[in-house]
Amino acid sequence: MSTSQLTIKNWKQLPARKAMGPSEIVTALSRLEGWTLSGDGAQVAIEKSFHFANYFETIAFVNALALIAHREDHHPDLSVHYNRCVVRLNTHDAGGISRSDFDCAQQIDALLKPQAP
Ligand SMILES: C[C@H](O)[C@H](O)[C@H]1CNC2=NC(N)=NC(=O)C2=N1
Repeated sequence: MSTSQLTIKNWKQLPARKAMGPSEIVTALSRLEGWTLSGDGAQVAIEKSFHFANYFETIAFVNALALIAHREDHHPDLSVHYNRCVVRLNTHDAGGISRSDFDCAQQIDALLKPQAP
């Protein structure tokens, strides 16, 4: 891996973190699998539970997710258990859910998709 892959994207290239409205959120949520809405007001979030065979796999997932969080400068709340991890995405800067939450959700899901040979 090159060091540039570990560098936070140029902030000017990062999307504006604007809170999305309810209908935008519902549409974006319908394009993802297994993500649900939780909380309300400024605490509203999208969340998903990821299940693994054991602790080692769970932590490997957490480490891969940390790379996405660092690159995107967007940091989900994690609840880490022996064989599952609950990921909760909210944009505190915007006091709601923003495009960054959905971008990260998509990249996190992609970690677990089978890769083409
Ligand atoms: C200064 C820095 O870019 C901001 O505080 C970023 C960092 N990571 C973040 N992560 C999340 N989940 N929400 C944010 O609003 C947020 N803001």
